[in-house]
Amino acid sequence: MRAALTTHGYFYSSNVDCLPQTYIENVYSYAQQLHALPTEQKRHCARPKGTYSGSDVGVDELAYEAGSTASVRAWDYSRTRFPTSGHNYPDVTCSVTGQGFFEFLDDLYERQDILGKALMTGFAEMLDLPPETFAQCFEGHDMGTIRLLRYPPAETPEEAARRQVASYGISPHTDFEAFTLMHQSAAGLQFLKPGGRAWLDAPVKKEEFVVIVGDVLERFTNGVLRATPHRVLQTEWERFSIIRFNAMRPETLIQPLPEFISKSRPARYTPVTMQKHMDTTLTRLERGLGAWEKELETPVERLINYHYPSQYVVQRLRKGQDINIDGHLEEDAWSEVPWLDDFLDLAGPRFDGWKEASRDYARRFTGSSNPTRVKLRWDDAFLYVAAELRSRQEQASVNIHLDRLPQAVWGRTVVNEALRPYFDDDFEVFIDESQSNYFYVEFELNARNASYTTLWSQPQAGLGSVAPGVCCNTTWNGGKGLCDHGVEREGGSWTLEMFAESLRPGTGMISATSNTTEMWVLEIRFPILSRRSSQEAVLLPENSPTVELCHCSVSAQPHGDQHGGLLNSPVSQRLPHVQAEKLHPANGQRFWWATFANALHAPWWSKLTAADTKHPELIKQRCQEEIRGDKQRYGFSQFLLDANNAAPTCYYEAASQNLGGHQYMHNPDVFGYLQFESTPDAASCRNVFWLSRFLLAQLYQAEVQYLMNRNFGNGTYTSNLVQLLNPSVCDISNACNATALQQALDYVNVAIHVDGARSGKCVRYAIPAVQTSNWTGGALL
Ligand SMILES: O=C(O)CCC(=O)C(=O)O
Ligand SMILES: [Fe+2]
Repeated sequence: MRAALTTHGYFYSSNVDCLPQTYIENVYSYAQQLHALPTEQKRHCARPKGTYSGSDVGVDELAYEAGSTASVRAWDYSRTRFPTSGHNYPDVTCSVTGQGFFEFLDDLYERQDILGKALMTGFAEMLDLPPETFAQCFEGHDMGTIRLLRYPPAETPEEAARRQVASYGISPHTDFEAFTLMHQSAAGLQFLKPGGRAWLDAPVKKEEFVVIVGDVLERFTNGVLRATPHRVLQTEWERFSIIRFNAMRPETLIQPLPEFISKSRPARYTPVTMQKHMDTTLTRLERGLGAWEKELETPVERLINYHYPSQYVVQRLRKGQDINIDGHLEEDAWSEVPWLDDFLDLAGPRFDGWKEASRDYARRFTGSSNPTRVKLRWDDAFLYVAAELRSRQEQASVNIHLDRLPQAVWGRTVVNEALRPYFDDDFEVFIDESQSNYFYVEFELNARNASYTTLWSQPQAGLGSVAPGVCCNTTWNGGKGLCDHGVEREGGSWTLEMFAESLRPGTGMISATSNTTEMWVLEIRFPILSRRSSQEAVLLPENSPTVELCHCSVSAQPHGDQHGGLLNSPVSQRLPHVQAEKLHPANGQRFWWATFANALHAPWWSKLTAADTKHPELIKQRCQEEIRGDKQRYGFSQFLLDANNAAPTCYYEAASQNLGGHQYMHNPDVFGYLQFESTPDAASCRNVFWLSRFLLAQLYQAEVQYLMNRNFGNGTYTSNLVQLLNPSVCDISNACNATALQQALDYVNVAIHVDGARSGKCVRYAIPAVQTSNWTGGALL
């Protein structure tokens, strides 16, 4: 329970004898009877005096999140909270059991009590408290409530489309009581896991009950357990749920227990009775203030909770465990580890001129509507990656491994001739082991095992494309950016060892299988650090030609065939101080930056011909048609028409990273974290460097913007932070968020040293781990 609650915020209770499946079905059929009553009758039972609420009687569910609306309709039953009197309850007997309203719900209440009490004891034991701690305030007339909920279906296609983007079944909130038992007839319920940002779907389980923590347990444990934020989406389909809030008796004092108070962790909540806690929370709600006020969240916590990227704990394979790279994820090694599934639609926030550049917006086409899921394991030799991808219509036209790219390929926009797997729907992996923005590996695979790997010396676009200590002395690049376009032409000068000639073909390193037209599964094992001898021609020569960091004016020389593990980049393609060995998880390296993506394209994209590509305006038109069609079908389109691109792209990318300015994969600064662990179920720990990483990335963006803006720097950088915080300089379309930056600056000391004008000089951009120069000048804030 503890592991489930701290990692996921919920767990499922199964084998609950007192609430068997047939019984649950009875509850649903009685709920249906109640909800099917004529409006007139429901109006008679409406709140405040009755037990019914819903928009059909003009008593909407309270807005848990200020400003939101909810479509849920509820029959509520509580022995203490709203004792029903007179005739304000429905006089309906259950057609299966013959019981009336009170009789039926009392029976359900008693049965739920059995599970509830067991859990109260369980919670106490889990927290090393005397088993009776919670259960003793539960017996008798507690403040618990049963809710039989109905979420009406969408009546029209327009309504269905609208529901994809707007409003809720029930808006985000935490429950006020100790813990909640939930059962749902259909999907729609979602949770935020502790510290998480992505809403995760609660699977529908016929015989099991979801258990989540509420405010009261959070208060008792002084915040050690956190109430689980949850919400219900406004689904197209009709949905019923059976909810039971488990609470204490009204007079019970809810206060942090001494076991959870220490000098370093003083009591964070004032004592309050159960009754008072309910009253205050409800009053707040009635005033439209929203209940989901996270009292505990300090500004820095809020900042971290909102912007921290996805993170996955990669567990080492246990002794004797093996993974067969065959595209079937049947091994224990896979089933025993969780999925990484909080993906964001990178294209999304660019719609409508960034008006909705929020994570919620970026998530509207991920999650249950379009799941992308990844799992990872590691051992001394390999990083294992498994993924399940969905696409509307999976496309795979390319079927070769692409290395040693003929130089000419890069000059072309010809899609099908270029044979790049990423013109198909593909899975993409980006790993920056040195966590520096430089020399990161990219790997791509389509559903026909066509693959592509390359090592990028700089981010291909945007952020970090100026290396620390090395200045990019190009011209201004037509205002497009600084050295903004990297070195893809180098692809092939280095590839992963698994693609070395001597190891081919098919050495069980990758396998992609598609089992339906909509889903494909893949498995990859990446060598981490190759130890093969030089005779085998895969150990990388130490004297390979130096590659200039600035590729804007100097064209890079291909190195010839070089192959290696993720850490075997040639010495010339590493930061000077980075030692490959030290970055190996087996040698104690705990974090790497990484992101994974499911990249989807319009179905015709990979079939474009050379002739087509001579007419970007036609491609653009087709893409616009695609977007229009989607908008009619779904109310919005996930495809991005990137008008800035010479050949317009028509793609969608769900990626496991934070949002960045370019909404593109090539921004290591927004990559998520891989956390390597050797013990099973190790806790996920946030990386302490993240805040400075986040802040410096934003400052960098702001500096570039400042420099290029005629009304601001007009060719010069600034060491004045106030100038960088100007919203015209630090704006969302440029991955800069002035509010977040301002908040971060309250917690991190920053000095900016500027050499002066841009030409030949640089603004230095570094994170602590890779800072290579001394800072001088600038104001220390
Ligand atoms: O319907 C559901 O699954 C959730 C309902 C809920 O969160 C509530 O009533 O507090
Ligand atoms: Fe709830």
